[in-house]
Amino acid sequence: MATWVYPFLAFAKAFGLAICLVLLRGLLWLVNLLVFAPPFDPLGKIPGPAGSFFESHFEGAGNPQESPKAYAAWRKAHGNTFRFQGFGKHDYRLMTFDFRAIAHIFTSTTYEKPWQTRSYLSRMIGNGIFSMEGHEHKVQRKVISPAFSAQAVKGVSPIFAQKADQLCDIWDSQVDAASQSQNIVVNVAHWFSRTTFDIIGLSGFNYNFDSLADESEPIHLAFRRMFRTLDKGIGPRDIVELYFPILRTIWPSEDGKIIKQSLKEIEDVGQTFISEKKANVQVQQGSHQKDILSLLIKSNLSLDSSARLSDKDLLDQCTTFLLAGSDSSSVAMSWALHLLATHPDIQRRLYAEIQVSIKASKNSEDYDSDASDDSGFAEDPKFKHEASIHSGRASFIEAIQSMPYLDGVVREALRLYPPVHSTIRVATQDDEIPLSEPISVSGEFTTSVKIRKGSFIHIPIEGINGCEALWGADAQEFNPLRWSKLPKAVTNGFPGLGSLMSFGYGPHACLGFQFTASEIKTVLATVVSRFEFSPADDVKINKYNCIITRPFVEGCWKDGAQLPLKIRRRN
Ligand code: HEM
Repeated sequence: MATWVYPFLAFAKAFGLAICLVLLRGLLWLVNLLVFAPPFDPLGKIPGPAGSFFESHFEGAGNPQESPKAYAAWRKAHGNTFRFQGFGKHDYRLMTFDFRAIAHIFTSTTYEKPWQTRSYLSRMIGNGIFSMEGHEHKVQRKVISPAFSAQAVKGVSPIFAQKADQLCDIWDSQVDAASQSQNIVVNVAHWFSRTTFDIIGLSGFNYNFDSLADESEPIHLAFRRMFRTLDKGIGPRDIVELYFPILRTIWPSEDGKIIKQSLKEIEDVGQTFISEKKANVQVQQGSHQKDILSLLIKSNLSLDSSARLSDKDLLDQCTTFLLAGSDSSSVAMSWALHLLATHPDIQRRLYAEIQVSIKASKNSEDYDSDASDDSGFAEDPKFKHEASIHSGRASFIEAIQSMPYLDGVVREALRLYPPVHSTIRVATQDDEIPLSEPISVSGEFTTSVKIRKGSFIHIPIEGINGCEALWGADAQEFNPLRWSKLPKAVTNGFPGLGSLMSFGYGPHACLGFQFTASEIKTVLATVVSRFEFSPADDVKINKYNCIITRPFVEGCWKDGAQLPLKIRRRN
């Protein structure tokens, strides 16, 4: 053999050996995962639904069309805390409806959002606070929180009403155009998506996208294109990409290209906002500005320079607010209107409450005619939308926040149709979770569950919101009056914001809670004051969950999220 061949042979041998070692390591990992580790998993000992070796219970745990039935069956058979199978018997996961356990999981530093969830989210909305854990999360939360205070929300609330009025004017003109009929059908999911996008544009960045008026508004279209890719659900390719993110660069999928391009368009506009706001805040000219980004920049500048967020961090927060903030609110409004349309008696009662409030506000206008809007937005030339609100309207907007029946309607809608169906945490070390109700482990009762590092825990947000043991036998019914006297089981240490699981709990609980509550109330009160809503003929609405639980028309899956409702102008 020629001598020059030897180095090649040696290289081929070394390469072959390296491949064998990698394969062997993979094989050992797999055998350990499937055979050796499961018997030592303490979750294997606690009761839960039966399943074959590779059977998965994800469908029952995460599909909102299936989960109410599955949760009821699992709780009946195993109690409030049980295990279920993720990808198979080797992947036991914990699900709990036990308040003590939930409070522990949400507040202990042992539990984090799994890196898989954070990586999946950050691909869509950047590395904002949603994807952060530990010290970085704490720092970001400290800087962001002042921008969501009650006072900050009050400052931006006139915008909610302006955009709701604009939406109603558009529907009004559509009713006028359809001269033959008093009823028209509108896809409220489509219109609320535009409304909340414009609201977050103005309240978040003092910028009017005006996607309500301009259906071709490029940033809203980029945002919709990106979220449309989500409707396809998480497929095998998404899972492979999570573990091998390099694939996204060397062999990007069509959806991957859409997401990347859309995010770039959104980030470009976000970067412009940051540069403008920073310049404003730094020269003190913009110190009166009340948009979230200006408050965030002010809060950031008030910190020691070593503790401040970088411009890239600020940009990631912009995409987070724009995408996460507007989408969840619009979905919540759509579900609330779906419930009102399917419960005409409740809609009538809500309308009556609104009428009383409007009358009272009109009376106040008589002696309050000089009152003006003090939101601070009118003074900025870039604020393109009409900002002034007449005094009667201003006092109505204020009254909206304290209407008890409206409050019950909104809470009840968020209870029955929480936009976030469930959330997952992973144990970063071995732990023992305390329970308020004992469970049987190997025939003995215990008041805690042992959990090993790496185990996943599912918090069934929708399940807890609709649990009969907490809310009573009518838990699945839409009953706004229940909020005037909550059952003891709910008032006793419920681990959620506003006695709901819908906004999470603990250090990761929703920062936009007050913002979105005020926004949903204002938009609902406005549209119900001007239109009557009823279900569209021959349409069945289904739920689909991928990050957010959206409405779909049965049989029209390909058309994306839709909620068609009949609207009729009120006299
Ligand atoms: C109906 C509307 C909304 C719902 C149902 C909702 C729900 C939630 C939930 C469940 C979480 C916690 C997730 C977890 O722990 O796994 C969360 C976090 C968060 N939400 Fe909301 N949200 C809504 C609206 C908003 C709005 C309008 C904003 C901002 C404009 C916002 C900003 C945030 C932020 C920044 C976090 C992350 C907090 C952290 O990790 O520290 N949300 N939201």
